[in-house]
Amino acid sequence: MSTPQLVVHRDKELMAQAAAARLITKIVDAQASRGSASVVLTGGRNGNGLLAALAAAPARDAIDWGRLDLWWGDERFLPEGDPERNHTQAREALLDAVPLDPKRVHPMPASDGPYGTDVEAAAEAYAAELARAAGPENHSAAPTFDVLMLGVGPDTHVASLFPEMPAVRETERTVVGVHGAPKPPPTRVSLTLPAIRSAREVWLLAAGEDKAQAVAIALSGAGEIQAPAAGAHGRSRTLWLLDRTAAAQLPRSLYPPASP
Ligand SMILES: O=C1O[C@H](COP(=O)(O)O)[C@@H](O)[C@H](O)[C@H]1O
Repeated sequence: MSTPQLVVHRDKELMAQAAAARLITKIVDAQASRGSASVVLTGGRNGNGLLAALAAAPARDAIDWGRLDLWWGDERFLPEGDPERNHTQAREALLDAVPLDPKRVHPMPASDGPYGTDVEAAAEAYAAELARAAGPENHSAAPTFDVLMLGVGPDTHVASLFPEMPAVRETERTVVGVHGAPKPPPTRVSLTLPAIRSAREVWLLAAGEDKAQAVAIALSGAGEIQAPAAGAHGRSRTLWLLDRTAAAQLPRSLYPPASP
């Protein structure tokens, strides 16, 4: 398990731009060394802010978009094209503007898709898609994603793993259906903590005053059932990308030395 590293930026705009630059470099490096890259996207304000910053970055053309696999950490279980779906928001922020290979884009199923409103079947289907992509050499039910991004909710939720709910307690499956989420919509599909931990790097994004308490709790030794963000780790790196307001309640001992 990698120890969390923290980077604090002046504000959310700079955080989004710096994270986008960091992601471009990661993808380009992974494509250079392994031929392709795989990234797990997050929904929410900070995740979409990063995608919009990436769309505006001239260096985005350094990415070979046709050799990039995109997955999602969670999805709001709504009809295809619903403006609240994380997939729809990612398309608007970036995906529709770049030449991705559609076969390498892996949105989670919609509630009017092949599984209808059966969220458990939708979760099982996504788990099967992950397992196929993992291949036998991975010895895992999920691929070793290069970067997996997670927005941190004000209640410390990541993906659709909310405090104390059954999904955050899952230890076997890689994907689960979520019922009764405290944040609308109540029905969701989510990667589990074991799937999240199969990534090489996990990046947690939090900007804004409303995230300050969650960041402080998750980084101060809370358990993952009470604070799901505390259980999100990458195999080789766990990176918290924050802005000053989100870092404001961190104990001084955790605050990185060279921060503004
Ligand atoms: O509903 C969700 O919320 C979280 C956090 O969103 P934010 O707007 O508070 O940053 C997000 O990471 C997750 O993907 C999404 O489904």
